[in-house]
Amino acid sequence: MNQSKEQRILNFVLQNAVRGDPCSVVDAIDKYCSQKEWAMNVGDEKGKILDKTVEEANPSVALELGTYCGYSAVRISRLLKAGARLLTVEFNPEFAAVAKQMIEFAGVQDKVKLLQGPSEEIIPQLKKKYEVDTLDFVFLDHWKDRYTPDTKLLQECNLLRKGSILLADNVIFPGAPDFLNYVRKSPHFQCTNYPSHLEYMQVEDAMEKAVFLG
Ligand SMILES: Cc1ncnc2c1ncn2[C@@H]1O[C@H](/C=C/CNC(=O)c2cc(-c3ccc(F)cc3)cc(O)c2O)[C@@H](O)[C@H]1O
Ligand SMILES: [Mg+2]
Repeated sequence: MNQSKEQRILNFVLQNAVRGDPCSVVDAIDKYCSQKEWAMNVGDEKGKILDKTVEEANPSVALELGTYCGYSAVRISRLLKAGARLLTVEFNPEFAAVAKQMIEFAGVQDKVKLLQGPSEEIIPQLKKKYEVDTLDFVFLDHWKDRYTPDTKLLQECNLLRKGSILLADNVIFPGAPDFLNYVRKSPHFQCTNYPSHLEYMQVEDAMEKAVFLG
């Protein structure tokens, strides 16, 4: 049975990155996906916006929706302070298996908890099952039509507090128009747009930061 693209990306990392060095894992994925096979990692240009937002949030508890191969889970967790943790949600078992190995090879498994299942099921479990009080940072990078329902669900589950920072990928391409509409119109969010480019391409894209106002 021939390999999937995600398994080829993982193999390239295992052969070209340094075990326990998250930056080398991020660089290896970017090298493979810009030179060999495109893949929907947030990439290095938008990754720098992600880095700055994570540093601004300096989260104790962070959530990621849409792990995929684990690129942004490794990228985020490398910036977390001692004792801080990232919960990342992925419902595709093949992608979750690749991401688990990616996270372990990068040496960030003590900071990252991969939760396998659909976000709409996992989010309501975060408080009781995963001992979350509130989330300091949320990275949205899963199916684009899930950004709005999941943002509303986070609010309903009282998982956001005054100052919680949401960052959404792809608000221009593939686009998340209903999400932009929702957060920009809501009195509960202060929004900032960060123009950028689609990973590994010259296509316009952007990220949207939405700070919860309580
Ligand atoms: C409700 C639920 N629960 C749990 N996991 C969930 C979930 N919904 C999705 N997932 C998971 O998350 C990832 C999906 C990511 C979706 N991302 C994109 O579609 C995407 C696409 C492009 C793109 C750009 C130009 C093109 F020509 C084609 C595609 C770029 C991107 O950056 C993207 O993020 C994937 O791993 C999926 O299993
Ligand atoms: Mg994306």
